[in-house]
Amino acid sequence: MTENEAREQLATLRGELNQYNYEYHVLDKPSVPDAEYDKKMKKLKDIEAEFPALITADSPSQRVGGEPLDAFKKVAHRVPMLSLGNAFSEEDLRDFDRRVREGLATGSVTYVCELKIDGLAISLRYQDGLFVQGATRGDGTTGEDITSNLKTIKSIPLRIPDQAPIEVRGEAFMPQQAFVSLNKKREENEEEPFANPRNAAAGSLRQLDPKIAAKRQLDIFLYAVGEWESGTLETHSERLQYLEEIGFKTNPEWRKCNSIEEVIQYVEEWVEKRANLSYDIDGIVIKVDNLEAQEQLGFTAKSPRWATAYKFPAEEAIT
Ligand SMILES: NC(=O)c1cnc(N)c2cc(Br)sc12
Repeated sequence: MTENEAREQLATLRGELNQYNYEYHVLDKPSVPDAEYDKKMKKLKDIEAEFPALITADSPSQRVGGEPLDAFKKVAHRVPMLSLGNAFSEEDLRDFDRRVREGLATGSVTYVCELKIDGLAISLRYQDGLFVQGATRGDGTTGEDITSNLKTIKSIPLRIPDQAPIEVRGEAFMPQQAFVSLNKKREENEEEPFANPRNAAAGSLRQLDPKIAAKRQLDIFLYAVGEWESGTLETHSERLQYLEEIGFKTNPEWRKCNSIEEVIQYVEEWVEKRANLSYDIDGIVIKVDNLEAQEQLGFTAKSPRWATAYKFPAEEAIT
């Protein structure tokens, strides 16, 4: 095979394998059997072994990086990663709504409600369409560079169609089934089990060896945009739709609510339904949908005035 033939075949295989990966891990709708995926992945790795100079950053063979790191580099979040004020009751939600309407001097507000994923907040940066850096939230202004660990999460695209620099934010988490089998293995190896999926996800992403993170079946939901020069959308719900369009995994349960009554209905619905989810949630995030209104409301010292997190009562420990 000539170098040009190898270049062409690799480009085709990367496109096919990244598409199969998107269908399986983001859409949960695989279009080919695993054997087909494995056959093409082997072909890609064989050609890359013969022509290592043709390996690209978005090749699916590059998800599980090289050697373990000695330490994680620090990453400055140019747009701080926010923390949310909490609401614990219907009255708190009504107080939040009153404050928002007073702040906007308007009678009605459109909100977006989203499930609050019980995981680890992270930030992903893309330049020229390529995934170039992933970081933890840290203290909101400085996080840790965990790019090599995040690359192992197959629902994170290595390339997106948007060529402009964009930073997207979301929650990395461990599905309940993955948590149960991980703890079973840890007990068999006489290792300390993780207390809950959030700790297991955090512990996995804090591993210096990406080969360990790669085995932990982590997943992710993206739900916000940080730095974005070309952003021209007017609402948060349009941003969620855009993230989905460019290949990110977003949580499908979000809903626009045209009043606090509808927000309260959504919260009550998920108090019941949360038990049926395959991942842990610890509440509902409620945001003002219009981005200009968010700007107008601004922030307190700690968190946005245009969002709150309704926290579910802590679950009784099952003894
Ligand atoms: N959809 C969201 O905005 C969302 C979901 N899950 C979470 N754990 C968090 C945390 C913040 Br801060 S926002 C958010």
